[in-house]
Amino acid sequence: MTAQAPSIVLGCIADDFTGATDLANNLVRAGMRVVQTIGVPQAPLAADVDAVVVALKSRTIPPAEAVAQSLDALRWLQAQGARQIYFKYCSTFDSTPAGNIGPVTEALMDALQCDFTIATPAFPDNKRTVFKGYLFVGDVLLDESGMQNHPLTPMTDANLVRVLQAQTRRKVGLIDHVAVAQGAEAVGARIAQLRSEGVAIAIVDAVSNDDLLRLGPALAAMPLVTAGSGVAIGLPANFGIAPSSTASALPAAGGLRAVVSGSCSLATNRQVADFVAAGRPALALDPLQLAAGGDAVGQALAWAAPLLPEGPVLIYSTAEPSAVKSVQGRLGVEEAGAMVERALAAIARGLVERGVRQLVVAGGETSGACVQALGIAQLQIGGQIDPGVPWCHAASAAAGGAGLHIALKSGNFGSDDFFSKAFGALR
Ligand SMILES: Nc1ncnc2c1ncn2[C@@H]1O[C@H](COP(=O)(O)OP(=O)(O)O)[C@@H](O)[C@H]1O
Ligand SMILES: O=C(O)[C@@H](O)C(=O)COP(=O)(O)O
Repeated sequence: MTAQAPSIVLGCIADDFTGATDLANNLVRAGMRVVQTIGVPQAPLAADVDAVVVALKSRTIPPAEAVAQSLDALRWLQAQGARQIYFKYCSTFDSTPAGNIGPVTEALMDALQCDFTIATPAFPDNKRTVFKGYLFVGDVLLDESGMQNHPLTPMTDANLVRVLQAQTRRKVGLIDHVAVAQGAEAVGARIAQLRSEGVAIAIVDAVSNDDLLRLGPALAAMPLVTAGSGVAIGLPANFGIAPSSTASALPAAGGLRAVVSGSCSLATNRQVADFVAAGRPALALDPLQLAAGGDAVGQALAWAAPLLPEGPVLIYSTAEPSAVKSVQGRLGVEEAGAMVERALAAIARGLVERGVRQLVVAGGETSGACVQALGIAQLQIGGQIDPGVPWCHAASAAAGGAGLHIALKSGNFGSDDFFSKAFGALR
């Protein structure tokens, strides 16, 4: 008798690495056994799990490349038996005017021959709510939340129907809170009505986890779901899976501790300020100095080496919007971003080569660059530090193939004391 290859029920494609761990965290908390891969694996899945999250770094690349990578991920997930596909993007709907949420959604719909899907970044646990199609971050609209100043994806319109319609040829509509509050049957009726009007993608209102749990059953037969991580809490039940805490155990932690931060989001700025105010060792990287040449990476590692045995150190390029704008004006938006990412990735690698085995990385693009530089292929998902941010465990080429604990913190997630408290959560 031949052993049956493991088969998954849910196949997920995430457009950045922090977003991927955020989604995996919600699925694990809802009871699924989950593996996160970095990029599309070359080989079939070996682990016996319910879901795989394929982490891409496709949020800000040209749309055609994002589509090609997402379709590649889709084919691999289908080959592993995935019965439903989940395209995960940011809870603040981060995208450029050209995409990539619209183009990737369209391409996945075409490939899956799917004529209707939903789109909602709602994540109430992190105060992202959608009402009448408008996205709120906490108590304010998206375009007043600080996201209007994002270095790569400034979000200047909170009306998600409008934002998505500008990125897709398919007609975009709205499943509003009146339908969602009544439950799956009313959502189903609303979908039928929208379909008859030629709508192919519907933004969905959700202001609480109860809304998302009510929405879940209405999505059971949808080949493709597109969303932030919030919708994930309502899907495992469709496959007969119930919440459990056993899916999140990680090996014991050891080694030196460090934080690398390239996020310029409001929450990260507060977290850096909090770490510095607590008198902990922190080193700021100056992008203009990086651009001028010299060995800023070597200098940062030399600064960190004697401090690491005492406790966590922080190396950051995190800056206020005015400083970021001024750097971008001098270097160009993409050039500045890529240069800082390269430097922080080299620093992360150097830290791990020097014995760091507990590493926090802040920022989605930054995490992508760091995880790639660390030679990590796959992440095991552990317990949650704050909503959307779990500790993970991974074998790293930079650690000579040994395991390390790593947390990929989304820019706007986490409490102000996150950089200190994260390490306490591992003990
Ligand atoms: N001081 C800075 N000036 C200009 N760009 C910066 C600076 N610091 C970081 N960046 C770039 O800004 C981008 C931040 O994106 P990301 O890492 O995804 O953070 P977030 O998760 O907050 O969106 C990265 O490309 C990073 O290299
Ligand atoms: O959904 C979210 O907000 C996060 O999972 C996410 O994708 C954040 O991206 P970054 O802010 O770029 O870290």
